Amino acid sequence: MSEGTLYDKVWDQHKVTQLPTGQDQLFVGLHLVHEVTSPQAFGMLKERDQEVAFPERTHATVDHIVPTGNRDRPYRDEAAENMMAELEANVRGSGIEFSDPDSGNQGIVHVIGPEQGLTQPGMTIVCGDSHTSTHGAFGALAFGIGTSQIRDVLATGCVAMEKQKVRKIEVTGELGDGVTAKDIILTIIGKLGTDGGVGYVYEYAGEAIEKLGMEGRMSICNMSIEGGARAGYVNPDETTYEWLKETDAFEDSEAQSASGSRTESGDDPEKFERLKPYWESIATDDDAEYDDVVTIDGSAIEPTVTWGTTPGQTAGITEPIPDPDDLSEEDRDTARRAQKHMRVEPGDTMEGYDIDVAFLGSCTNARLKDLREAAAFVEGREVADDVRAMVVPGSQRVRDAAEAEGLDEIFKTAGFDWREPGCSMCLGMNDDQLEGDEASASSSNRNFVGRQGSKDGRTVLMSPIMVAAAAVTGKVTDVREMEEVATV
Ligand SMILES: CC(C)[C@H](C(=O)O)[C@@H](O)C(=O)O
Ligand code: SF4
Repeated sequence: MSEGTLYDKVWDQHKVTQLPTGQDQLFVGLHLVHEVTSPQAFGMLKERDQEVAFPERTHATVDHIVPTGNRDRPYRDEAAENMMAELEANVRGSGIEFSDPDSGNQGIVHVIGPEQGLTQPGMTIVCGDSHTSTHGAFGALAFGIGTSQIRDVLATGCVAMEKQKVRKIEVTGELGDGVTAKDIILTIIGKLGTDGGVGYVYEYAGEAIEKLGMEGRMSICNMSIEGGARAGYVNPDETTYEWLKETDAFEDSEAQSASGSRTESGDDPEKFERLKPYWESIATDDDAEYDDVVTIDGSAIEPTVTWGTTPGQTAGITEPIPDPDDLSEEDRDTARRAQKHMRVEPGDTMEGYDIDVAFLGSCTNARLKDLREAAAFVEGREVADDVRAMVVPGSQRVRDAAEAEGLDEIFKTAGFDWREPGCSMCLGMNDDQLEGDEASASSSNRNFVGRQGSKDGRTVLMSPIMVAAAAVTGKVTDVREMEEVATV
């Protein structure tokens, strides 16, 4: 086995050959598919009379267009119904497993892969979606691909790619109260910029990262692409293995192992123990060399929010919004435009910024832990008058687990709308949209102009507990100033 970074090792192990273009051809371990980016690729396959090469390595879900309210078919929105019907037609009879809304497993593609144990360390994972970087939290090499690459993967199980450089981002120290993984990644992108990672994959390391659970690591890897890096990962460790043990892929392993038998379904009882040495072997070696190393003091990170219209325009909650004149020439104009759109002034802080909508959802922050933390804050409090607050769980499994704990009741009692899983107001491809110039406190990952469905809408990105605090006060709020902040 080759030495070096996880990236080098996983790349080398999946490399089939070098192509005449100079790119490498990589074998793909898992191909995730959703309704928005797959139809054209399936169409190209059909035109050539080709079949899906590895249906057992392919998994589909519906997330972007799916309504989060009434899901009776046909969907009220004709475009949504058509996309759903097309996905169904494409996967039906192909052998591709489909986590559809009747399966109990439907959800945002980057939530369902990990929770079903499809996402594993040392794998190559692709999806026609930029936030595929999320799966790197497990020590997988995971990246978003475009339509022609989706076609290639469907037809051959391989993808052509150029190798990237590796930047280690070391987050040292311990996080303060009320500071979460989301604040770490917003801080990283704020420091390195939205283009800072172009040409790199990010390896997140250091004490603050190691101490995070898998949910936090996923939130961080999820936003790698917002920092310009095609992929991001965390080396697998005991936290990773503990999570995996609980998933469908391995949950019976130990029990089966004890009885020493194979199940009727053909599951291998020793699968977990058999795979673990491989997972351990692909972690970055101590003496590995990086193309770049950046160190960030985790103990200095505050609850962090965006003040502008890119995920790189961020400030700690007590930090002043920058004066565009003080920024580099490159950033000046975008900052000016962003401040005009957001109606913020240099020198002010974001604390106290009025919001109309609180959105707790998306593949960045709609997992059980996110909902638990927000619910713990919301319990006994009420959503402010005039604030439209909604929780959109990341998947049906997250929804069910949250309901089993009574989190839905806590949210509903406080005045939140409790909805069905999907991308929802993260990008407003369904009915969940900002109206007019509404401002939202959002746990999602993009604050581009128009992102949440209205061209004048204003999005402030923040952590789930900060969304909960904003929902309650009707303003961007320093969660540390409120009593009883519980992180679970
Ligand atoms: C629809 C899809 C192509 C897109 C992406 O690639 O990220 C979406 O998920 C997003 O977050 O903007
Ligand atoms: S939740 Fe948002 S970021 Fe994630 S896949 Fe859906 S639209 Fe993209």
